[in-house]
Amino acid sequence: MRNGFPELSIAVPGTTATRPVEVWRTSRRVESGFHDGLAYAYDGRYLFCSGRIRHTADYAAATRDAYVRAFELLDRLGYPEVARVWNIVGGITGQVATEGPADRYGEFCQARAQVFRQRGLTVKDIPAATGIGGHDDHTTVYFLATRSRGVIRIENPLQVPAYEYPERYGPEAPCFARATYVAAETGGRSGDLFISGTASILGHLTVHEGDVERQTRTTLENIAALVSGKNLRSHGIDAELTLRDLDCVKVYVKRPHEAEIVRQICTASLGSKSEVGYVIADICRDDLLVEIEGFASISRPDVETVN
Ligand SMILES: C=C(O[C@@H]1C=C(C(=O)O)C=C[C@H]1O)C(=O)O
Repeated sequence: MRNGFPELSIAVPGTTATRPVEVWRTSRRVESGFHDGLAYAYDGRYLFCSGRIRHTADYAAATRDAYVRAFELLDRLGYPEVARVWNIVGGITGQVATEGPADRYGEFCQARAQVFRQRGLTVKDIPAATGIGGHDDHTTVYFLATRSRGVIRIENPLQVPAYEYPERYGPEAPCFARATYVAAETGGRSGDLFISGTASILGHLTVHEGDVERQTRTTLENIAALVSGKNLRSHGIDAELTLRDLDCVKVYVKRPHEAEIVRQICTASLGSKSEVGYVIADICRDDLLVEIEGFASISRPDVETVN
């Protein structure tokens, strides 16, 4: 906590010498504190919360425990809807020496799914998320929950919902939505769109193995389809976005020497005013070389005026 704001360092280095920093700002009054090992801050609309899970012998139990504590905090402070979660899992694709899932990510997915199930969350309640590799030996989780009752989960027409991935990717499918929309409190037609970490996956298959350029293009096409008017409208959101409308974009590149080509492709597709950060991280599947997430603020007049 620094000056009343939770601060968290994450083992995901930048692609340049400058250390990337992610800041969630609000113009409202912020209250903050600690709860059972979690640091939090809230502003009446969103609650930010973060915690760390050590990679102890019983990692699954430690993960479940962290998620359970987080849900207790949401209940206590009255922010029932988890809109967006980031899970930075140290050594994400590393093998683990336990029974059950073969890798750390598989173990993580299983523990997360168990807590979601216990809490009675269905696929209509799960958050947008990122599950990415960290260069250290713990899992860092941070998330945004909201009081808004107008949260809509969005899926991608080009991808199988992650929660329906076949078992070959792990005994328990990853529980996240491809995006979430949080309607503004004013009851108007404006809101925030949180886009999950997206990769070069079509259906449930990784495509363009070994080819970072094509993986980057497919990832961007996936996001373009996700935020298209056709897809948003099919989820009850009357808006139409393109890649140029994205902001707070984070690009995770697996191999440092490929960061420049990924940057060139992204720069050509994203808006010139969009904030874009590039970091080095392992992706949840060994054959994925890049992953992209983002945010969009949707603001639309409540009533169209015709002059
Ligand atoms: C890249 C994918 O999944 C990644 C893993 C996630 C998770 O487990 O929370 C969420 C989004 C991505 O960071 C994918 O399945 O498409």
